[in-house]
Amino acid sequence: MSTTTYTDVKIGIIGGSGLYALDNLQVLGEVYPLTPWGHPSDKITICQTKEGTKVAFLPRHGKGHALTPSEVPARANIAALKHLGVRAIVAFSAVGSLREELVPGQFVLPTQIFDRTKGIRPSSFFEDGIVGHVGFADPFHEPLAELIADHADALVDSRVHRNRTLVCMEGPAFSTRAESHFYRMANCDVINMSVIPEAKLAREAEIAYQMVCMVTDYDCWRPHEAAVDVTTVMGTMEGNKNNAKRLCEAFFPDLERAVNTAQFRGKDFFAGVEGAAKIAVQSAPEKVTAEAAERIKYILPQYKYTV
Ligand SMILES: CSC[C@H]1O[C@H](OP(=O)(O)O)[C@H](O)[C@@H]1O
Ligand SMILES: Nc1ncnc2[nH]cnc12
Repeated sequence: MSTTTYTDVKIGIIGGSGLYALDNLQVLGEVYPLTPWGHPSDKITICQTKEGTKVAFLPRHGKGHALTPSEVPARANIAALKHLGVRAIVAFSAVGSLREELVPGQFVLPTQIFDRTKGIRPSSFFEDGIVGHVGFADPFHEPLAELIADHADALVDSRVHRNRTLVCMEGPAFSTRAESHFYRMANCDVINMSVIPEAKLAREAEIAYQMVCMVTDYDCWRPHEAAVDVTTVMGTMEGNKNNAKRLCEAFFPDLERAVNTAQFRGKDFFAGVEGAAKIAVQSAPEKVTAEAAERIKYILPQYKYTV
């Protein structure tokens, strides 16, 4: 494991089911930090693109897929990435399709989330001595989605869909047919078990976050068709995995430019993200405990929430 301390890795990639490494990049080292919320899912690999951009890669469920979606230490994952300097995260996820036209093998950049997790996942940095409520009406970062979509032609035999709703269920068992039909009625388009609380925590940590959903199956709403199982998901992920790596290689130069200049298409790339946690905290400074302030300093050292 590397003993180097990294503080300047500005791009984070979270890999989901079937995407456990970005083995097309040069590896500089590995880190496994102990954050105030524990260790991340696994070692974080610090990689370098051929243009010299540093990227932190973290497999959400750990290498070998040891953590269920409910067990993923999302707070430690996001905190560890932020502490490395990460300002933008592209998170990959295997998803089920709730729409005929979202075909397995294709990618979706959702704009909305419907949260159907059961409240058993720790989902905020602002608790236990500090109260904060970030805005989450638009849970993904639109300029980042646009930047990724610009490189859709890097995908082989596939395409990217935009402006869809992702429903996040608790799992680990897949949905019943009744639930799958219900999500379709509720205008949801794709389903996974991973985006919550990851997306909320990224917002609290003031990181631009976009999930790239890789369609693997049709869940279980189609009549007379076999319901989703892990073999189907992992089978489709074989092709999706290569497309995910090609997509990353294609967007890295633009993303590095956007992060370094804070500009994309003539606008502030971080609008709506940086400053989100500054205005979120409701606790009076004298009520914020020293322990809470110390914890938050790990991810947001620029703010002083206590006296
Ligand atoms: C293996 S199917 C269910 C599993 O797949 C997705 O994982 P990830 O988002 O990490 O790719 C889904 O959220 C479930 O965790
Ligand atoms: N059908 C499905 N439901 C929930 N999570 C998934 N991940 C991949 N396919 C899924």
